[in-house]
Amino acid sequence: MNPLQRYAPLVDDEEAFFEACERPLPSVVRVNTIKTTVERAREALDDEGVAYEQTDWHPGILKLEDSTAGTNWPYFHGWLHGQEEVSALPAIALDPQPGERIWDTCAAPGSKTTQIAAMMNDEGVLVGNDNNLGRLSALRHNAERLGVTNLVVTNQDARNFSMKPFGEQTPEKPGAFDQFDRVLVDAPCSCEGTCRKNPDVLDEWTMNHVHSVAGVQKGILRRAVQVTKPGGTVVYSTCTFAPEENEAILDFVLEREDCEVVEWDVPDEFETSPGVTEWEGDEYDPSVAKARRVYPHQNDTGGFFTAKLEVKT
Ligand SMILES: C[S@@+](CC[C@H](N)C(=O)[O-])C[C@H]1O[C@@H](n2cnc3c(N)ncnc32)[C@H](O)[C@@H]1O
Repeated sequence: MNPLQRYAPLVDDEEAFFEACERPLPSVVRVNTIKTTVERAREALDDEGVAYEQTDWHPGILKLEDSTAGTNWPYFHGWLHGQEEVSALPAIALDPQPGERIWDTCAAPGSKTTQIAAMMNDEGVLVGNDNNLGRLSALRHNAERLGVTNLVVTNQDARNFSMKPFGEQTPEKPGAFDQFDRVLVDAPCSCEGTCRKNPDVLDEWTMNHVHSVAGVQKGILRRAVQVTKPGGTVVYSTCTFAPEENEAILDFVLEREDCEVVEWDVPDEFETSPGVTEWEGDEYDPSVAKARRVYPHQNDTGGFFTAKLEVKT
């Protein structure tokens, strides 16, 4: 059975949902504002004869008419980065500021890390972590190509992330710190929402995998909350529709850590649905409705889930 059938009761238009999941994904690039401006990048694409359309919700995200994201000189110069449109949402929810200390728990290959660095104006400390050493080299390569200089790369299991490398703040070590201002958990998941790019995910899908990856997601999100300062922000995102990996993870962490789910400003032009509060006999904390779900037919993107949490103590 197609695992996406599970989600038919959650979507407003079943036919449009399944039809969109079958279509290939548009090719999209994000303008890297560390190296250029949106205007200059657009001019460069015009000069190269690359046809594109600006998305109506984000000036720096351009839809290309064919799939040549990596074959033009603005891309080679690091002015552009190929990034799925919907995957720009977590950094927008995180709202990183220049000068802050930010941890990207599951960073490789770095689409969101480099977007966060650009939003920080490449100022402050951005820790990009991943437990997969091979994928970290892709993160380093992307950071270098895009001109990111405020990135520290770590290779830890985020569930047990140690703050020891950053030290304890003393008058002699003013740059040391033991908490972050903001943390992104772009969690490993069953990736159902990427089926337009990689239809194999649906053939490989098993309920066992959903349950096992949910255990990892819970551990990473708990650690993220623990190392964020009071009043700080944690964003949790996945590219899956499964409530077991989305709202259920929030519900689990809300019961165990001092934090709450908060609203965030999704651009009006970008259609989203609220988080679900009931699924297959389970009920979740009502505040998980503040999370945003994205189904492929809503904006012609992949599927996605993004929630913003505020840490209390
Ligand atoms: C969805 S991908 C991240 C994509 C990345 N944020 C981006 O935008 O390019 C999830 C990542 O989590 C990493 N991962 C899986 N388990 C982890 C763990 N326990 N600790 C840290 N990273 C983990 C995987 O290696 C993978 O790179």
